[in-house]
Amino acid sequence: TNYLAPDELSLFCSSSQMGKLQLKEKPEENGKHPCAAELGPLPYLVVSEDVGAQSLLNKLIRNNLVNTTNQVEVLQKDPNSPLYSVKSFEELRLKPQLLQGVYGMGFNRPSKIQETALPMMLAEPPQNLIAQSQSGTGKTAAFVLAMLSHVDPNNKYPQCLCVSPTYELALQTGKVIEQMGKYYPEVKLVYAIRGNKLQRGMKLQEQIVIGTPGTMLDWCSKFKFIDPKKIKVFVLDEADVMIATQGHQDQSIRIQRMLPKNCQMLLFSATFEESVWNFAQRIVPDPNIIKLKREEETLDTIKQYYVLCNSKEEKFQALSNIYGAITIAQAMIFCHTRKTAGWLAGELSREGHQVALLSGEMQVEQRAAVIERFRDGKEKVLVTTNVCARGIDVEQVSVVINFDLPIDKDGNPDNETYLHRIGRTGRFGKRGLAINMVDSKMSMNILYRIQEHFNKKIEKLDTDDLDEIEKIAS
Ligand SMILES: Nc1ncnc2c1ncn2[C@@H]1O[C@H](COP(=O)(O)OP(=O)(O)OP(=O)(O)O)[C@@H](O)[C@H]1O
Repeated sequence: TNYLAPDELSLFCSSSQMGKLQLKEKPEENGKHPCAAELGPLPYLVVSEDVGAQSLLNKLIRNNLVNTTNQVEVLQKDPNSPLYSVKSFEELRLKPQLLQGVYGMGFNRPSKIQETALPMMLAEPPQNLIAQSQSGTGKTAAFVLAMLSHVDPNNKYPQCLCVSPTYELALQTGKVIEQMGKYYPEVKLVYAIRGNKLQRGMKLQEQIVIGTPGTMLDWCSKFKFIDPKKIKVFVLDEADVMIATQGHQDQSIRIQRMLPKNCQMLLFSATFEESVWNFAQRIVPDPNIIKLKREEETLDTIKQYYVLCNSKEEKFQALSNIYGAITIAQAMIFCHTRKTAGWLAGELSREGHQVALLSGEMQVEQRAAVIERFRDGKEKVLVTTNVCARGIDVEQVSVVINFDLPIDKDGNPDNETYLHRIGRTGRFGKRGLAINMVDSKMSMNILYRIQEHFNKKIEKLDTDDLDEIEKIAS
Protein backbone atom coordinates (compact mmCIF):
# COMPACT_ATOMS: atom_id res chain seq x y z
CA THR A 1 0.00 0.00 0.00
CA ASN A 2 0.96 3.62 -0.01
CA TYR A 3 0.95 3.80 3.71
CA LEU A 4 3.81 3.43 6.05
CA ALA A 5 2.79 0.58 8.25
CA PRO A 6 5.75 -1.67 8.91
CA ASP A 7 4.92 -5.34 8.73
CA GLU A 8 5.67 -6.03 12.31
CA LEU A 9 3.10 -3.45 13.26
CA SER A 10 0.24 -5.03 11.47
CA LEU A 11 -2.56 -5.90 13.79
CA PHE A 12 -3.55 -9.33 15.06
CA CYS A 13 -1.26 -11.33 12.88
CA SER A 14 1.79 -10.38 14.85
CA SER A 15 3.27 -12.92 17.14
CA SER A 16 5.29 -10.22 18.83
CA GLN A 17 4.69 -9.11 22.34
CA MET A 18 4.14 -5.53 21.36
CA GLY A 19 0.41 -5.49 21.56
CA LYS A 20 0.45 -7.01 24.99
CA LEU A 21 -2.56 -5.91 26.87
CA GLN A 22 -3.79 -8.17 29.54
CA LEU A 23 -6.93 -8.32 31.46
CA LYS A 24 -6.11 -9.65 34.85
CA GLU A 25 -8.49 -11.91 36.63
CA LYS A 26 -7.82 -13.16 40.08
CA PRO A 27 -6.22 -16.58 39.86
CA GLU A 28 -8.54 -19.35 40.86
CA GLU A 29 -7.77 -21.65 43.67
CA ASN A 30 -6.92 -25.11 42.50
CA GLY A 31 -9.69 -27.51 41.83
CA LYS A 32 -12.37 -25.48 43.51
CA HIS A 33 -15.45 -24.27 41.78
CA PRO A 34 -15.86 -20.98 43.53
CA CYS A 35 -19.23 -19.65 44.43
CA ALA A 36 -19.96 -16.01 44.93
CA ALA A 37 -19.27 -15.94 48.62
CA GLU A 38 -15.81 -17.36 48.18
CA LEU A 39 -14.93 -15.13 45.33
CA GLY A 40 -14.53 -11.99 47.39
CA PRO A 41 -13.67 -8.86 45.52
CA LEU A 42 -13.38 -10.53 42.17
CA PRO A 43 -12.58 -9.86 39.46
CA TYR A 44 -10.08 -7.15 39.84
CA LEU A 45 -9.17 -5.31 36.71
CA VAL A 46 -6.39 -3.22 35.39
CA VAL A 47 -8.98 -0.67 34.46
CA SER A 48 -7.12 1.48 32.01
CA GLU A 49 -6.07 -1.44 29.85
CA ASP A 50 -9.42 -3.07 30.15
CA VAL A 51 -11.48 -0.22 28.73
CA GLY A 52 -9.23 0.07 25.71
CA ALA A 53 -9.49 -3.64 25.02
CA GLN A 54 -13.27 -3.63 25.50
CA SER A 55 -13.63 -0.75 23.15
CA LEU A 56 -11.63 -2.56 20.50
CA LEU A 57 -13.56 -5.82 20.87
CA ASN A 58 -16.80 -3.93 20.68
CA LYS A 59 -15.74 -2.36 17.43
CA LEU A 60 -14.74 -5.72 16.04
CA ILE A 61 -17.83 -7.71 16.96
CA ARG A 62 -20.08 -5.22 15.23
CA ASN A 63 -20.60 -5.70 11.55
CA ASN A 64 -22.66 -2.63 10.86
CA LEU A 65 -23.92 0.68 12.03
CA VAL A 66 -25.83 1.00 15.29
CA ASN A 67 -29.01 2.68 14.19
CA THR A 68 -30.76 5.00 16.52
CA THR A 69 -33.94 6.99 16.38
CA ASN A 70 -32.95 9.29 19.19
CA GLN A 71 -32.70 12.95 18.26
CA VAL A 72 -29.28 14.50 18.04
CA GLU A 73 -28.84 17.28 20.55
CA VAL A 74 -26.82 20.20 19.22
CA LEU A 75 -25.27 23.12 21.04
CA GLN A 76 -23.70 25.61 18.69
CA LYS A 77 -20.87 27.93 19.51
CA ASP A 78 -22.74 30.62 17.64
CA PRO A 79 -26.43 29.97 18.30
CA ASN A 80 -27.39 32.49 15.61
CA SER A 81 -25.77 30.66 12.78
CA PRO A 82 -28.08 28.32 10.90
CA LEU A 83 -27.78 24.65 11.65
CA TYR A 84 -26.99 22.52 8.66
CA SER A 85 -27.67 18.89 8.43
CA VAL A 86 -27.29 16.67 5.39
CA LYS A 87 -29.28 13.71 4.21
CA SER A 88 -26.79 12.59 1.58
CA PHE A 89 -23.03 12.48 1.12
CA GLU A 90 -23.40 14.45 -2.14
CA GLU A 91 -24.64 17.46 -0.24
CA LEU A 92 -21.29 17.65 1.50
CA ARG A 93 -19.52 18.32 -1.80
CA LEU A 94 -16.73 15.98 -0.99
CA LYS A 95 -13.84 15.47 -3.33
CA PRO A 96 -14.90 12.85 -5.89
CA GLN A 97 -12.15 10.51 -4.73
CA LEU A 98 -13.54 10.63 -1.23
CA LEU A 99 -17.13 10.15 -2.31
CA GLN A 100 -15.92 7.11 -4.19
CA GLY A 101 -14.18 5.92 -1.03
CA VAL A 102 -17.33 6.40 1.05
CA TYR A 103 -19.53 4.48 -1.37
CA GLY A 104 -16.79 1.91 -1.76
CA MET A 105 -17.19 1.17 1.93
CA GLY A 106 -20.84 0.47 1.34
CA PHE A 107 -22.21 3.60 3.00
CA ASN A 108 -25.36 4.90 1.34
CA ARG A 109 -26.22 7.85 3.52
CA PRO A 110 -24.81 9.63 6.55
CA SER A 111 -25.58 8.11 9.93
CA LYS A 112 -27.56 10.04 12.52
CA ILE A 113 -24.53 11.68 14.08
CA GLN A 114 -22.81 12.21 10.74
CA GLU A 115 -25.78 14.25 9.49
CA THR A 116 -24.96 17.13 11.80
CA ALA A 117 -21.30 16.54 12.60
CA LEU A 118 -20.06 16.45 9.01
CA PRO A 119 -21.33 19.89 7.92
CA MET A 120 -19.78 21.40 11.05
CA MET A 121 -16.49 19.67 10.58
CA LEU A 122 -16.28 20.55 6.91
CA ALA A 123 -17.41 24.18 7.31
CA GLU A 124 -15.22 27.11 6.36
CA PRO A 125 -13.75 28.42 8.56
CA PRO A 126 -13.31 25.09 10.37
CA GLN A 127 -15.28 24.68 13.55
CA ASN A 128 -14.34 22.89 16.71
CA LEU A 129 -16.45 20.01 17.85
CA ILE A 130 -17.08 17.81 20.85
CA ALA A 131 -19.24 14.85 19.91
CA GLN A 132 -20.62 12.09 22.04
CA SER A 133 -22.53 9.05 20.91
CA GLN A 134 -22.36 5.39 21.66
CA SER A 135 -19.94 3.09 20.00
CA GLY A 136 -20.85 2.10 16.47
CA THR A 137 -22.81 5.17 15.46
CA GLY A 138 -20.29 6.36 12.91
CA LYS A 139 -17.98 8.75 14.71
CA THR A 140 -14.76 7.32 13.34
CA ALA A 141 -15.97 7.42 9.77
CA ALA A 142 -17.01 11.05 10.33
CA PHE A 143 -13.68 12.41 11.53
CA VAL A 144 -11.74 10.33 9.04
CA LEU A 145 -13.72 12.00 6.29
CA ALA A 146 -13.00 15.40 7.85
CA MET A 147 -9.26 14.73 7.99
CA LEU A 148 -9.13 13.47 4.42
CA SER A 149 -11.09 16.51 3.24
CA HIS A 150 -8.83 19.02 4.93
CA VAL A 151 -5.38 17.80 3.92
CA ASP A 152 -3.54 19.20 0.95
CA PRO A 153 -1.76 16.30 -0.71
CA ASN A 154 0.66 18.70 -2.43
CA ASN A 155 2.15 19.61 0.90
CA LYS A 156 4.49 16.90 2.01
CA TYR A 157 4.29 17.34 5.75
CA PRO A 158 1.87 16.33 8.52
CA GLN A 159 -1.34 18.34 8.59
CA CYS A 160 -3.67 16.16 10.67
CA LEU A 161 -2.93 14.47 13.97
CA CYS A 162 -5.24 11.85 15.39
CA VAL A 163 -4.63 10.42 18.85
CA SER A 164 -6.17 7.16 20.03
CA PRO A 165 -5.90 5.61 23.49
CA THR A 166 -4.31 2.30 22.52
CA TYR A 167 -2.00 0.87 19.94
CA GLU A 168 -4.71 -1.46 18.63
CA LEU A 169 -7.33 1.26 18.38
CA ALA A 170 -4.89 3.47 16.48
CA LEU A 171 -4.31 0.68 13.96
CA GLN A 172 -8.03 0.11 13.68
CA THR A 173 -8.69 3.77 12.88
CA GLY A 174 -5.74 3.72 10.49
CA LYS A 175 -7.52 0.96 8.58
CA VAL A 176 -10.57 3.18 8.16
CA ILE A 177 -8.37 6.00 6.83
CA GLU A 178 -6.81 3.58 4.37
CA GLN A 179 -10.18 2.28 3.21
CA MET A 180 -11.80 5.65 2.86
CA GLY A 181 -8.70 7.12 1.23
CA LYS A 182 -8.36 4.24 -1.18
CA TYR A 183 -9.05 6.41 -4.23
CA TYR A 184 -6.98 9.28 -2.93
CA PRO A 185 -3.55 7.68 -2.87
CA GLU A 186 -1.65 10.98 -2.81
CA VAL A 187 -2.60 11.30 0.82
CA LYS A 188 -0.29 9.28 3.01
CA LEU A 189 -0.58 8.04 6.53
CA VAL A 190 1.96 7.19 9.20
CA TYR A 191 1.54 5.49 12.58
CA ALA A 192 3.01 7.13 15.67
CA ILE A 193 2.99 4.06 17.85
CA ARG A 194 5.55 2.29 19.93
CA GLY A 195 7.84 0.14 17.90
CA ASN A 196 7.73 2.44 14.90
CA LYS A 197 11.23 3.82 15.17
CA LEU A 198 12.28 6.59 12.83
CA GLN A 199 15.74 7.94 12.12
CA ARG A 200 16.76 10.89 14.21
CA GLY A 201 16.48 14.20 12.45
CA MET A 202 14.06 13.04 9.78
CA LYS A 203 10.97 15.04 8.90
CA LEU A 204 7.76 13.21 8.12
CA GLN A 205 6.26 13.64 4.66
CA GLU A 206 2.93 11.98 5.36
CA GLN A 207 -0.07 14.28 5.69
CA ILE A 208 -1.85 12.30 8.40
CA VAL A 209 -0.32 10.97 11.58
CA ILE A 210 -2.28 8.59 13.76
CA GLY A 211 -1.00 7.28 17.04
CA THR A 212 -1.02 7.08 20.80
CA PRO A 213 -0.43 10.18 22.93
CA GLY A 214 3.03 9.31 24.25
CA THR A 215 4.65 8.58 20.91
CA MET A 216 2.78 11.43 19.25
CA LEU A 217 4.08 13.85 21.86
CA ASP A 218 7.64 12.58 21.43
CA TRP A 219 7.40 12.98 17.68
CA CYS A 220 6.19 16.55 18.07
CA SER A 221 8.55 17.75 20.79
CA LYS A 222 11.49 15.51 21.61
CA PHE A 223 12.24 14.20 18.10
CA LYS A 224 10.65 16.98 16.08
CA PHE A 225 9.56 14.60 13.29
CA ILE A 226 6.40 16.69 13.13
CA ASP A 227 6.11 20.47 13.08
CA PRO A 228 3.05 21.02 15.27
CA LYS A 229 2.65 24.58 13.98
CA LYS A 230 1.62 23.20 10.59
CA ILE A 231 -1.23 21.07 11.92
CA LYS A 232 -4.69 21.98 10.63
CA VAL A 233 -6.79 19.28 12.26
CA PHE A 234 -6.34 17.65 15.67
CA VAL A 235 -8.57 14.68 16.50
CA LEU A 236 -8.84 13.12 19.89
CA ASP A 237 -10.69 9.84 19.67
CA GLU A 238 -12.29 7.79 22.46
CA ALA A 239 -11.78 10.50 25.07
CA ASP A 240 -13.45 8.41 27.77
CA VAL A 241 -11.00 5.58 27.23
CA MET A 242 -8.16 8.07 26.99
CA ILE A 243 -8.68 9.56 30.40
CA ALA A 244 -8.83 6.12 32.00
CA THR A 245 -5.14 5.71 31.24
CA GLN A 246 -2.72 7.45 33.49
CA GLY A 247 -0.69 10.05 31.68
CA HIS A 248 -2.71 10.13 28.48
CA GLN A 249 -4.68 13.16 29.53
CA ASP A 250 -1.57 15.25 30.21
CA GLN A 251 0.18 14.07 27.08
CA SER A 252 -2.85 14.98 24.97
CA ILE A 253 -3.04 18.42 26.52
CA ARG A 254 0.66 18.97 25.92
CA ILE A 255 0.27 18.09 22.26
CA GLN A 256 -2.75 20.36 21.97
CA ARG A 257 -0.80 23.30 23.41
CA MET A 258 1.80 23.11 20.65
CA LEU A 259 -0.80 23.47 17.91
CA PRO A 260 -1.66 26.78 16.25
CA LYS A 261 -4.68 28.75 17.43
CA ASN A 262 -6.59 28.21 14.21
CA CYS A 263 -6.13 24.44 14.24
CA GLN A 264 -9.44 22.61 14.19
CA MET A 265 -9.92 20.56 17.36
CA LEU A 266 -12.27 17.58 17.32
CA LEU A 267 -12.99 15.32 20.27
CA PHE A 268 -15.09 12.15 20.35
CA SER A 269 -16.36 10.03 23.17
CA ALA A 270 -18.84 7.22 23.66
CA THR A 271 -19.79 8.42 27.13
CA PHE A 272 -19.89 11.81 28.77
CA GLU A 273 -19.46 11.78 32.49
CA GLU A 274 -18.09 14.77 34.34
CA SER A 275 -14.42 13.80 33.99
CA VAL A 276 -14.70 13.39 30.23
CA TRP A 277 -16.47 16.68 29.91
CA ASN A 278 -13.81 18.50 31.94
CA PHE A 279 -11.10 17.03 29.78
CA ALA A 280 -12.99 17.86 26.60
CA GLN A 281 -13.23 21.48 27.56
CA ARG A 282 -9.51 21.70 28.14
CA ILE A 283 -8.79 20.22 24.71
CA VAL A 284 -11.41 21.95 22.60
CA PRO A 285 -11.86 25.73 22.87
CA ASP A 286 -15.19 27.29 21.74
CA PRO A 287 -16.72 23.97 20.82
CA ASN A 288 -19.88 23.05 19.05
CA ILE A 289 -21.35 20.15 20.95
CA ILE A 290 -23.26 17.21 19.56
CA LYS A 291 -24.80 14.55 21.73
CA LEU A 292 -26.74 11.50 20.76
CA LYS A 293 -28.52 9.67 23.54
CA ARG A 294 -27.96 5.99 23.83
CA GLU A 295 -30.93 3.90 22.85
CA GLU A 296 -32.47 2.38 25.97
CA GLU A 297 -32.30 -1.37 26.22
CA THR A 298 -35.34 -3.30 27.34
CA LEU A 299 -36.24 -6.86 28.17
CA ASP A 300 -39.62 -6.52 26.47
CA THR A 301 -38.83 -8.50 23.35
CA ILE A 302 -36.83 -11.13 25.19
CA LYS A 303 -38.04 -14.49 26.38
CA GLN A 304 -36.31 -15.29 29.64
CA TYR A 305 -36.01 -18.73 31.19
CA TYR A 306 -34.16 -20.43 33.98
CA VAL A 307 -33.12 -24.04 34.37
CA LEU A 308 -32.68 -25.66 37.75
CA CYS A 309 -29.57 -27.84 38.13
CA ASN A 310 -27.31 -29.18 40.84
CA SER A 311 -23.85 -28.99 39.37
CA LYS A 312 -21.95 -27.68 36.42
CA GLU A 313 -22.21 -31.12 34.81
CA GLU A 314 -25.97 -30.91 35.04
CA LYS A 315 -25.89 -27.44 33.60
CA PHE A 316 -23.90 -28.77 30.69
CA GLN A 317 -26.40 -31.59 30.22
CA ALA A 318 -29.24 -29.09 30.17
CA LEU A 319 -27.40 -27.08 27.58
CA SER A 320 -26.89 -30.20 25.45
CA ASN A 321 -30.59 -30.96 25.66
CA ILE A 322 -31.44 -27.47 24.50
CA TYR A 323 -29.04 -27.76 21.60
CA GLY A 324 -30.53 -31.12 20.76
CA ALA A 325 -34.05 -29.74 20.61
CA ILE A 326 -33.81 -26.39 18.91
CA THR A 327 -31.70 -24.80 16.23
CA ILE A 328 -29.51 -22.07 17.57
CA ALA A 329 -27.79 -19.93 15.00
CA GLN A 330 -25.31 -18.21 17.27
CA ALA A 331 -25.12 -18.15 21.01
CA MET A 332 -23.00 -16.48 23.61
CA ILE A 333 -22.44 -18.29 26.88
CA PHE A 334 -21.21 -16.48 29.96
CA CYS A 335 -19.35 -18.17 32.80
CA HIS A 336 -18.08 -16.74 36.00
CA THR A 337 -14.55 -18.05 35.91
CA ARG A 338 -11.96 -18.83 33.32
CA LYS A 339 -11.79 -22.38 34.52
CA THR A 340 -15.48 -23.03 33.99
CA ALA A 341 -15.35 -21.31 30.61
CA GLY A 342 -12.41 -23.45 29.53
CA TRP A 343 -14.05 -26.63 30.77
CA LEU A 344 -17.37 -25.83 29.10
CA ALA A 345 -15.73 -24.97 25.80
CA GLY A 346 -13.96 -28.32 25.93
CA GLU A 347 -17.18 -30.23 26.63
CA LEU A 348 -19.06 -28.43 23.88
CA SER A 349 -16.41 -29.08 21.27
CA ARG A 350 -16.33 -32.73 22.29
CA GLU A 351 -20.02 -32.76 21.40
CA GLY A 352 -19.15 -31.46 17.97
CA HIS A 353 -19.91 -27.77 18.36
CA GLN A 354 -17.70 -25.17 16.79
CA VAL A 355 -16.73 -23.25 19.86
CA ALA A 356 -14.81 -20.06 20.36
CA LEU A 357 -13.37 -19.26 23.76
CA LEU A 358 -12.71 -15.75 24.97
CA SER A 359 -10.72 -15.66 28.14
CA GLY A 360 -8.91 -13.19 30.31
CA GLU A 361 -5.44 -14.59 29.97
CA MET A 362 -5.46 -14.09 26.21
CA GLN A 363 -3.67 -11.16 24.77
CA VAL A 364 -5.78 -8.52 23.18
CA GLU A 365 -4.90 -9.53 19.62
CA GLN A 366 -5.85 -13.13 20.33
CA ARG A 367 -9.15 -12.00 21.76
CA ALA A 368 -9.67 -9.77 18.75
CA ALA A 369 -9.09 -12.71 16.41
CA VAL A 370 -11.64 -14.82 18.32
CA ILE A 371 -14.22 -12.03 18.15
CA GLU A 372 -13.69 -11.56 14.43
CA ARG A 373 -14.13 -15.26 13.72
CA PHE A 374 -17.32 -15.33 15.74
CA ARG A 375 -18.61 -12.18 14.02
CA ASP A 376 -17.95 -13.79 10.65
CA GLY A 377 -19.94 -16.84 11.68
CA LYS A 378 -16.96 -19.20 11.61
CA GLU A 379 -17.91 -20.26 15.12
CA LYS A 380 -21.45 -20.67 16.36
CA VAL A 381 -20.89 -20.62 20.09
CA LEU A 382 -18.84 -18.11 21.98
CA VAL A 383 -17.97 -19.07 25.54
CA THR A 384 -16.60 -16.28 27.66
CA THR A 385 -16.06 -15.15 31.21
CA ASN A 386 -18.21 -12.44 32.68
CA VAL A 387 -15.21 -10.18 33.09
CA CYS A 388 -13.86 -10.62 29.64
CA ALA A 389 -17.05 -9.75 27.87
CA ARG A 390 -18.31 -7.01 30.12
CA GLY A 391 -19.54 -4.24 27.90
CA ILE A 392 -19.47 -6.22 24.70
CA ASP A 393 -22.48 -5.60 22.53
CA VAL A 394 -24.20 -8.82 21.58
CA GLU A 395 -27.04 -7.26 19.64
CA GLN A 396 -26.71 -9.68 16.72
CA VAL A 397 -26.67 -12.81 18.86
CA SER A 398 -30.16 -14.18 19.35
CA VAL A 399 -29.49 -16.60 22.20
CA VAL A 400 -27.66 -15.64 25.37
CA ILE A 401 -26.95 -18.22 28.04
CA ASN A 402 -25.88 -17.27 31.53
CA PHE A 403 -24.11 -20.44 32.55
CA ASP A 404 -23.40 -18.43 35.69
CA LEU A 405 -25.48 -15.40 36.57
CA PRO A 406 -23.80 -12.02 36.52
CA ILE A 407 -22.90 -10.82 40.00
CA ASP A 408 -20.90 -7.86 41.20
CA LYS A 409 -17.83 -7.98 43.37
CA ASP A 410 -19.90 -8.25 46.52
CA GLY A 411 -21.89 -11.18 45.20
CA ASN A 412 -25.03 -9.14 44.51
CA PRO A 413 -26.92 -9.39 41.22
CA ASP A 414 -25.30 -7.27 38.54
CA ASN A 415 -28.53 -6.01 37.01
CA GLU A 416 -26.86 -3.62 34.65
CA THR A 417 -24.73 -6.33 33.10
CA TYR A 418 -27.76 -8.61 32.89
CA LEU A 419 -29.74 -6.00 31.00
CA HIS A 420 -26.91 -5.06 28.69
CA ARG A 421 -26.24 -8.67 27.88
CA ILE A 422 -29.80 -9.84 27.36
CA GLY A 423 -31.65 -6.64 26.52
CA ARG A 424 -32.20 -5.24 23.08
CA THR A 425 -33.08 -1.83 21.84
CA GLY A 426 -36.74 -2.64 21.43
CA ARG A 427 -37.33 -0.78 18.23
CA PHE A 428 -35.50 -3.35 16.15
CA GLY A 429 -38.20 -5.72 17.20
CA LYS A 430 -35.62 -8.46 17.19
CA ARG A 431 -36.69 -11.18 19.53
CA GLY A 432 -34.19 -12.79 21.76
CA LEU A 433 -33.92 -15.79 24.00
CA ALA A 434 -32.14 -15.79 27.35
CA ILE A 435 -31.50 -18.88 29.41
CA ASN A 436 -30.19 -18.69 32.96
CA MET A 437 -28.60 -21.67 34.66
CA VAL A 438 -29.25 -21.94 38.37
CA ASP A 439 -27.27 -24.41 40.47
CA SER A 440 -27.62 -23.40 44.10
CA LYS A 441 -29.89 -21.66 46.57
CA MET A 442 -27.67 -18.68 46.24
CA SER A 443 -27.96 -18.44 42.48
CA MET A 444 -31.72 -18.98 42.75
CA ASN A 445 -31.79 -16.02 45.09
CA ILE A 446 -29.80 -13.93 42.61
CA LEU A 447 -32.26 -14.89 39.90
CA TYR A 448 -35.25 -13.86 42.02
CA ARG A 449 -33.65 -10.53 42.72
CA ILE A 450 -32.97 -9.94 39.03
CA GLN A 451 -36.55 -10.85 38.24
CA GLU A 452 -37.80 -8.47 40.89
CA HIS A 453 -35.52 -5.67 39.77
CA PHE A 454 -36.85 -5.72 36.22
CA ASN A 455 -40.33 -6.79 37.18
CA LYS A 456 -40.31 -9.30 34.32
CA LYS A 457 -41.06 -12.92 34.86
CA ILE A 458 -38.31 -15.43 34.19
CA GLU A 459 -40.04 -18.72 33.37
CA LYS A 460 -38.87 -22.08 34.57
CA LEU A 461 -37.77 -24.46 31.84
CA ASP A 462 -37.62 -28.21 32.23
CA THR A 463 -34.80 -29.33 29.95
CA ASP A 464 -35.70 -33.01 30.30
CA ASP A 465 -38.89 -32.33 28.40
CA LEU A 466 -38.14 -32.00 24.69
CA ASP A 467 -41.59 -30.69 23.83
CA GLU A 468 -41.22 -27.94 26.34
CA ILE A 469 -37.85 -26.91 24.95
CA GLU A 470 -39.23 -26.83 21.44
CA LYS A 471 -41.88 -24.39 22.56
CA ILE A 472 -39.36 -21.76 23.59
CA ALA A 473 -38.12 -21.51 20.03
CA SER A 474 -41.50 -20.78 18.54
N1 LIG B 1 -22.96 6.29 7.00
C1 LIG B 1 -22.73 5.00 7.22
N2 LIG B 1 -23.45 4.07 6.56
C2 LIG B 1 -23.23 2.74 6.77
N3 LIG B 1 -22.31 2.25 7.59
C3 LIG B 1 -21.56 3.13 8.29
C4 LIG B 1 -21.72 4.55 8.13
N4 LIG B 1 -20.84 5.16 8.95
C5 LIG B 1 -20.17 4.19 9.59
N5 LIG B 1 -20.58 2.96 9.19
C6 LIG B 1 -20.11 1.65 9.66
O1 LIG B 1 -20.66 1.42 10.93
C7 LIG B 1 -19.72 0.86 11.83
C8 LIG B 1 -19.50 1.79 12.99
O2 LIG B 1 -18.93 3.01 12.55
P1 LIG B 1 -17.74 3.74 13.31
O3 LIG B 1 -16.64 2.79 13.61
O4 LIG B 1 -17.41 4.95 12.54
O5 LIG B 1 -18.52 4.09 14.66
P2 LIG B 1 -17.97 4.79 15.94
O6 LIG B 1 -19.07 5.59 16.49
O7 LIG B 1 -16.69 5.46 15.64
O8 LIG B 1 -17.73 3.57 16.85
P3 LIG B 1 -16.62 3.46 17.97
O9 LIG B 1 -17.06 4.33 19.07
O10 LIG B 1 -16.64 2.00 18.28
O11 LIG B 1 -15.35 3.91 17.34
C9 LIG B 1 -18.48 0.62 11.01
O12 LIG B 1 -18.51 -0.73 10.57
C10 LIG B 1 -18.61 1.58 9.85
O13 LIG B 1 -17.94 1.10 8.71
